[in-house]
Amino acid sequence: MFDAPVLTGLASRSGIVDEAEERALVAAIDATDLTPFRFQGWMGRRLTSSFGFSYDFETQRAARADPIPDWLLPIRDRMAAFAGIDAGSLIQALLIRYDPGAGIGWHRDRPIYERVVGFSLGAPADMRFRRRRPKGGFDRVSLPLEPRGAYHLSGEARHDWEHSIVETDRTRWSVTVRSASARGRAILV
Ligand SMILES: O=C(O)CCC(=O)C(=O)O
Ligand SMILES: [Fe+2]
Repeated sequence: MFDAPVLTGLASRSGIVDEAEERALVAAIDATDLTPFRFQGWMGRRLTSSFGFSYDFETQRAARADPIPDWLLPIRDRMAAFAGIDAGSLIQALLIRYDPGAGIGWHRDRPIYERVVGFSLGAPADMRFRRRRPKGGFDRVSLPLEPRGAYHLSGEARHDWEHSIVETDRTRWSVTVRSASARGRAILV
C-alpha cells in the first residue's frame, strides 16, 4: 500500500486502478489526439495530449486546452484522494505514450504548476531524481514506477530535485495531473 518515501515530498501508491481499468484507460489515451512532443525543432519520441492547459515549449507559453474529458475525471479523483488534495485544484492533465526507446530527460515541471500527481500504465519504468550538491556532483534517488500505481511530487521532491524517466523497451503510458502555483494562478485564470 504505502511505500516508504525515498525522499521528502515524494509519495507513491500501488493499485490505483485494476487491470480491466488499465486496459480501458490505455485505449482511451490512444484514442486522444496524441502528438509528438516538440522542443526547439527537435521532435521527441514521446506522444502527448494536454487538457485544461497546455504548455508550448517552443513559445514557452501556457494556453488553454480542451477541458479534462469526463472519462478522466474518476481517475483524477483517485489521484487527488491519494495525494490528499482537492480534485478541482488539479486543473491540468497531460497524457503521454512512451513507445519503446522513448523516455523523458532531466527537468523540473513548469513553475506555473504546483503539485504533480502521476500515474503509470503498461511497462514498468524507473523514475530518477537528482539534486546538485553544493560542492559538486549530485545526490541521486530512483523510484520504480509500477503499472497501475501513482506518485505524488510536492515540496523538495517537486521543487529542489530534477526528475527523468529511463527509456523502456515496451510501451508505457502515463497520466499526470497538476495544480496551479500562485504564479500559475495569476496567468492561468
Ligand atoms: O511520465 C511520467 O510519469 C512523468 C512525465 C513528466 O515528468 C512530465 O511530463 O513532466
Ligand atoms: Fe515532470
